[in-house]
Amino acid sequence: MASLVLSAMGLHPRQSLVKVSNNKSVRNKKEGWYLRKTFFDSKRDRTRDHLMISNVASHQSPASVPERESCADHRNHAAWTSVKQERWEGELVVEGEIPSWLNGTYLRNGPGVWHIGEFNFRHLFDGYAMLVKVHFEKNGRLIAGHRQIETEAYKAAKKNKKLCYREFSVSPKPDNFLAYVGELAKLFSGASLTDNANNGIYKLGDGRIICLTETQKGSVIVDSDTLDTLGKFEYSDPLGGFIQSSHPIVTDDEFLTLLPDLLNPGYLVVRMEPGTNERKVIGRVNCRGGSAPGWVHSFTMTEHYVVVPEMPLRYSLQSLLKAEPSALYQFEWRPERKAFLHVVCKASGKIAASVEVPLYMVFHFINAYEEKDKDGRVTAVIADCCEHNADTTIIETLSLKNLRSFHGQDVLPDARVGRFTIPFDGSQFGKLETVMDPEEHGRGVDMCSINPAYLGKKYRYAYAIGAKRPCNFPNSLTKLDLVKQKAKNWCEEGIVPSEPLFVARPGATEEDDGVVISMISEKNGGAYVVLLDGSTFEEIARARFPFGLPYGFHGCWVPEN
Ligand SMILES: CC1=C(/C=C/C(C)=C/C=C/C(C)=C/C=C/C=C(C)/C=C/C=O)C(C)(C)CCC1
Ligand SMILES: [Fe+2]
Repeated sequence: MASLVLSAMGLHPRQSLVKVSNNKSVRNKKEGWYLRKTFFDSKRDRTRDHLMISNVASHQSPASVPERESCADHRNHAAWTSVKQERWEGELVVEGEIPSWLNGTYLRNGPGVWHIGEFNFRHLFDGYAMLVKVHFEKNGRLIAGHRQIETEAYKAAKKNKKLCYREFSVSPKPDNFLAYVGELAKLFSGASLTDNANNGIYKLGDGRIICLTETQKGSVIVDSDTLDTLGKFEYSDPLGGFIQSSHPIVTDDEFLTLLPDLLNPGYLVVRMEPGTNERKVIGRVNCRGGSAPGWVHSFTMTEHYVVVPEMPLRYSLQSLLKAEPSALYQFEWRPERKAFLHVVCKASGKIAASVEVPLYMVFHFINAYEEKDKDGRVTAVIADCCEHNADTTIIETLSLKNLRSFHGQDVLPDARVGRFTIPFDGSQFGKLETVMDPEEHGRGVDMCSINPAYLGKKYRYAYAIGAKRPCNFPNSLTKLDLVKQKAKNWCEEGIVPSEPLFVARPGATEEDDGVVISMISEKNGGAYVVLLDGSTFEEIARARFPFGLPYGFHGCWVPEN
């Protein structure tokens, strides 16, 4: 009987449910039951709790959860360990105080599962997408959850117990020559590419929540409350192509993105209005550096211009066609083809400037703005980014083998806050400078956010992950003061924090008046959400999940109403 009741509630009979009333318990939103919540008093307690977490309630029967093997090894950091179950929802106990104005849902996207049965993925970027939500209720309660995104790639892997689509670093192995020819045909049509939307997450102007990866078919609409996968975001335009930037620039009024053109090397700058699925071309940039476009994981814009990066790390058609990835997976480093930045006018689509710049290696641009003379004429565009010293080593540093084998060595390659200056006087060259001494943020910097009200405008603050050395991955949160060229850092032993997301206080007049939200994975297998004050950068609250959560990439804020 008891097991029937539990099944009806979507819980597996083996999962422990207790109706308790002490303050060490967490209420199950659905049924008024309580999930036993262990509070960590000491390191020993934490380890013990970690070993118990298979009892955490999930709405999914364990039978339908993909097998967990070595990835779920307790010796691995939670950040690089597949999540324990496909979905979960519950209330979190808050330590500290959540500001009463913080009312809405924080969503985070990122890899959740890095294996199919015995088969292990190779790279951080491969993992099947998982959403994490933390809903901040008006009354100060936190309802949290996580859930795998039901993409074609994930569902096919679960059903067939093998890799069925081409992920970032791994491709399905054709069984025979005929299958190989079939695979090639599918590659040319884009059919073999994954739709594993594990990277960006945005609230569109019309309220839809979209998750994205670099493949256009990897654009997926989800429900911010249930975390249900609602379906593919089907672009209704005839623009075609397979690839897109993982990071469109999304505001209440528009969705701007770049579509690399692999056949006729260049980029389309496209814009989509809220309420539509139709991208319209604003302009096109032809590559100046040869036969393949540079990788555009992200880009940036000012109030009037889109900044199109042409990195020396270029898509490799050869690698895309091969089943075995090359050293840089689907990319190749081509310094002899140089590096460029192009500036496209949003209104006319015309190229306002196109300059050669020093070599650079950037995943994430931070922001950009226009420099004007006394008559209000634009003299230059300034574009800031997290720059990896023109070195691609970071890509291999992010392989799972490297991330999972940290023994105190200082192996995270140095990164800096890079500032490009693109002059509007017809010069051929732009500048790339370091904004602050990289020691300020431990020579690690990436996964940045700003106050969205300052998008495209002169700004002062950015939030990012930074490094406390020695480390093999950024292990601190950093607030960058780009004017004073100083950073404030927040760190705790053994943590891996995801992108710090800045949420402005409604009605704020100061740029840093708000909170910073980040999900933290711990080396002992735990996870918690942390809130820092945007101004002092001190912790104001945290709430622990009842089990570990893997590292995630990007977040977004969905205000209530
Ligand atoms: C999925 C396929 C592809 C590409 C996917 C890519 C390029 C995903 C990239 C994700 C990135 C760049 C995440 C960045 C994280 C950076 C971190 C954590 C930096 C830390 C630094 O310290 C294609 C190759 C396009 C095609 C096949 C399918
Ligand atoms: Fe990203």
